[in-house]
Order: sequence, then structure tokens, then C-alpha cells
Amino acid sequence: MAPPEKAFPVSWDQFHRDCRALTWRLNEVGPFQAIIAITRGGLVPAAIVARELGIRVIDTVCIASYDHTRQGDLKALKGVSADVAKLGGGTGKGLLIVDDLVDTGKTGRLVRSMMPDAHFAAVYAKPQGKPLVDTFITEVSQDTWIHFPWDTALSFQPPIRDGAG
Ligand SMILES: O=P(O)(O)OC[C@H]1O[C@H](OP(=O)(O)OP(=O)(O)O)[C@H](O)[C@@H]1O
Ligand code: HPA
Ligand SMILES: [Mg+2]
Repeated sequence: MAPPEKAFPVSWDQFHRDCRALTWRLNEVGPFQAIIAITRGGLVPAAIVARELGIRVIDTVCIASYDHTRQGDLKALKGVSADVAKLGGGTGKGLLIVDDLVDTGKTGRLVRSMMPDAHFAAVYAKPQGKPLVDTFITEVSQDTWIHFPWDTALSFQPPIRDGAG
């Protein structure tokens, strides 16, 4: 697959605002018994959403697929704990799954298959992944790469006219 052409850099401030906007929507849908963060990217929005919704039971589903921008095979490294699975009645009902973004939707599809009745929220969504999420805040085009603040640092950028993404 061709590498994404456009860059969508997100600052910490913007990310925090987008997570709060996501929480305003989720607050209309809940209540939720627990949050499940899809690691690692989902840990950051999960902490913010949990704080805003007052949720203290937080678990992880650990999945890896990308080596920087290259997508490899999905690896499910860890599922939810028995306690949290029980809270969701085995199907995820009343549980909130949080990730930073959905791109092709592969990760989302796998997690949804584990907890079909859970509510799945992502901060950002690309068109291919959008049908997988119940709630998201901002859509970007499929050929855009989102640069998260925990993956980036301030650096010089060449002018757009000279070919900057
Ligand atoms: O919709 P998809 O095409 O499956 O892509 C979305 C997933 O890819 C990224 O995670 P990644 O596997 O890079 O791991 P990380 O969260 O540890 O960075 C991102 O955090 C999502 O979980
Ligand atoms: O656009 C993206 N940005 C960061 N990580 C990702 N993992 C899949 N797509 C993306
Ligand atoms: Mg991830």
C-alpha cells in the first residue's frame, strides 16, 4: 500500500480538546461500567475520557499491527481480564472501548469480535475504519497520516510550496 501523502499533526492541546469533545458525546450514550483501552495509542484518550466520565475500572486489549506507517499482521497480545469480561456479561454490553484512531478498521474489527455489544469510540477516523466505530470526533481522508504528540517533536518544516506534506 502507498504511504499516506498528507500529514495531520496533532498537538497535546488539540488532542486534549478532541478527547473532551469525544467525552461530551459519550456522556449522552453511557453510563459505562468500565473502559477498555486498545494499546498503546488508546491509553492516552482512555485516561482523559475516564477522568471526565468518572470511570475507575480500566482494562486493556493489547494489539500491535503497525511498524511506523507499515501495516503488518495483527497480533492480539492480551485480552480483557476475567473481571471486566464478567462486567460486560461476556458480550461487552455496558463497556466502552477507546482507541486513538481507526484507519483500515482491522484493529477495530478484531476488538469488536471480542466484545460485539461494547460501545467503540475513537478520537479520529478514516473512511475505511469509520463504519467500525460508534462515536468519533474528527474524520481525515484515507491518504492522511495522523501524527500524535507522543510520536513527534518540534522540528523545522520545509515550506509547502517546496513539497512539504
Ligand atoms: O484501523 P487500523 O488500520 O487497524 O489502524 C488503527 C490502529 O493502528 C494504531 O495502532 P498500532 O497497531 O500502530 O499500535 P500502537 O497503538 O501501539 O501504536 C492505532 O493506535 C490503532 O489502534
Ligand atoms: O494515521 C495514523 N497515525 C498514527 N498511527 C496510525 N496507525 C494507523 N494509522 C495511523
Ligand atoms: Mg493502536
